[in-house]
Amino acid sequence: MHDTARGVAELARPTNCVAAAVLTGTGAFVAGAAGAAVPAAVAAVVTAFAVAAGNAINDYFDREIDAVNRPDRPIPRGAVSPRGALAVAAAWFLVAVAFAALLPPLAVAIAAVNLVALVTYTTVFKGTPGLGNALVSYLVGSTFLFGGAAVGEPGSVVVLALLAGLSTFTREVIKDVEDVAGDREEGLRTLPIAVGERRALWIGAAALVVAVAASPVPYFTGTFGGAYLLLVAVADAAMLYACYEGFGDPATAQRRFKYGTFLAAAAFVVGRAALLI
Ligand SMILES: CC(C)=CCC/C(C)=C/CC/C(C)=C/CC/C(C)=C/COC[C@H](O)COP(=O)(O)O
Ligand SMILES: CC(C)=CCC/C(C)=C/CC/C(C)=C/CC/C(C)=C/COP(=O)(O)OP(=O)(O)O
Ligand SMILES: [Mg+2]
Repeated sequence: MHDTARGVAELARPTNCVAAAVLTGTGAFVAGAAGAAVPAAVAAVVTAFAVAAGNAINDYFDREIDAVNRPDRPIPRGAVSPRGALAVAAAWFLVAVAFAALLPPLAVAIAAVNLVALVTYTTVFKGTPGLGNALVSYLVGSTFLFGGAAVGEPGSVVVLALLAGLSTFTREVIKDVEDVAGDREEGLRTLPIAVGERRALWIGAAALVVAVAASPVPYFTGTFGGAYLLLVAVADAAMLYACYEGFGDPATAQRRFKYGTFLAAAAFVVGRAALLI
């Protein structure tokens, strides 16, 4: 029983849920007006349960690949049955839908698109070179728009959505290079399998260079204070170095890249707070 409970928690990938919810909250915080705390909290809850459901359904459909790439995942190791994972995913989706219904129309629309994307990602998009990466990148970027839409001001966080989406694309490519063995065995045509690992990594690097070059924009548009530039410069350097590492050690690189994105998210919060103090 203990491993089942642990397995269900692992299916959600709680770090992703919290990180994505923080991004939604950041989007609301940056875009927010007075009294935005309640819709921001509701949107963060929607995001957390949507990501949990998306992760669980991804593991359900990935169970054969994960038996090769990640045998320690809950389903391949036997901690949660495939049907159990599907049931948990459905329950988490229902919670996300129930809370999303409390939000303004544009936020509901974003949630509806994202929930459909999460259900179809693994079976429809993941095996198409670059398309699955682009969809996950959109989903991550959309958390800022979702938070902004929850408080009625999505326009002010479009740049943040683009920065998050572009850098996520880079990390997704590095993760696909790491997973080439299992994905090839499963007949998946991911970007590295379709165009070669090095060319895929260069495509990912190009996306990151655009994101890094654009990362000072929120300062120049007056969205963030000066402290943002210092913090985002460190985050940019961390992501650029992790991208370089991806050419030699994608497994380490993709983990380090994730910490760089967390630092960037922190730069958004500090940058906005610095302006408001
Ligand atoms: C250049 C610049 C300033 C970029 C902004 C970077 C930024 C704030 C990126 C956001 C990335 C982030 C913290 C996403 C939340 C976590 C999440 C849901 C990521 C997507 O997960 C998909 C991934 O394939 C899951 O794999 P794993 O992490 O190994 O479980
Ligand atoms: C704002 C709302 C309503 C939702 C946001 C939803 C978000 C932010 C989703 C983030 C991306 C995500 C968690 C997608 C779910 C599918 C998933 C885990 C993709 C990555 O899986 P794989 O490509 O199989 O890689 P792994 O090896 O990590 O499983
Ligand atoms: Mg997977």
